[in-house]
Amino acid sequence: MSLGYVAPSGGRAGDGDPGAPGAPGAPGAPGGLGVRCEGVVHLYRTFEGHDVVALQGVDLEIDAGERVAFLGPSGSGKSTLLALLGGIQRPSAGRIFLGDEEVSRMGERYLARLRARRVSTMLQGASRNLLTYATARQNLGFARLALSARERREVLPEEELLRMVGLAQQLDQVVATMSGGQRQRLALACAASTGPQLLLADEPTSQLSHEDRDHVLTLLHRLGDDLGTTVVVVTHQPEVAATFPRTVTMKGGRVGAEGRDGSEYAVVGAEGVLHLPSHLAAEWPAGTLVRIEPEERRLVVSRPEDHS
Ligand SMILES: Nc1ncnc2c1ncn2[C@@H]1O[C@H](COP(=O)(O)OP(=O)(O)OP(=O)(O)O)[C@@H](O)[C@H]1O
Repeated sequence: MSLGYVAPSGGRAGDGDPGAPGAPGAPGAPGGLGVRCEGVVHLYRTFEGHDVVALQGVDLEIDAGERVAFLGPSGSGKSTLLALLGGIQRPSAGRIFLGDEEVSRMGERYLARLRARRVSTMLQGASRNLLTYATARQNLGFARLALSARERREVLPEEELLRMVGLAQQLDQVVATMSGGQRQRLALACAASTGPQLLLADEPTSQLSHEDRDHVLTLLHRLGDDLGTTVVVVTHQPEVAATFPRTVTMKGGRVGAEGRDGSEYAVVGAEGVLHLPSHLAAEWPAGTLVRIEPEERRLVVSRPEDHS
């Protein structure tokens, strides 16, 4: 069965409504929503008044309909980048585009409607995404509150969504009585329930059994197959990342490496900065002198002693 979201043919134009034709993620726009980051920097101010640099110049483009897994060590900025792409936080500097529109130029109301209808974000920690005193059915209803009556008829029924994530028996169960894994799958079902054009999920499979993890991956990839949804996940699990055609590895608040169809590539960053792949970074610590020479279509990196 398809995830089903049939784009309505009508709609209001030019009224600042993110549901209007031509607006980012408008119903009727084919496929998913692309995103672009240009020199994105993000700082957090701690209670003590210190600034923590979470992102320090991220340049990244994700095409409409792409499926991407963000990898990287703890603290490298994955969750921050995901929250910025979802319009939950705004960058301290740099520009983020959803489709052709820059997030910083969107008004609060516009952005809120976009997030409620076309850009879904599942945050890390399932309960942050749910009303814990309500049932699964009520949470799904709440997630779809901003859809029009017609749109609601066109998205997948609650029962079917829950069946896809292995929660068919939990339809009328109160979230507070669910296990962590059940909450996590419900949080993803809620995020997917509007048939979004961009779905961002932070660690959607972290606490799950292999069987439940597969349910979640099936749902994520079905969204891409059936609706052309752009899907971005944060994960620490290589076997989850391996199901995505593209991986982006964050290092120290920047894009350090990318994987395409199983091959790993270093990424040349702003001002020509290049991160070493992790297995070499351990062998060639910071401060190591290297020579970089172009050789036909390759760059050869060597240590001075390699020449002696
Ligand atoms: N609310 C906050 N206040 C202060 N610093 C923060 C806050 N959130 C994140 N940070 C800091 O920003 C940096 C990036 O954090 P972020 O959570 O984005 O990384 P991450 O790669 O997602 O880590 P993890 O894999 O552990 O979730 C870290 O140094 C983190 O300590």
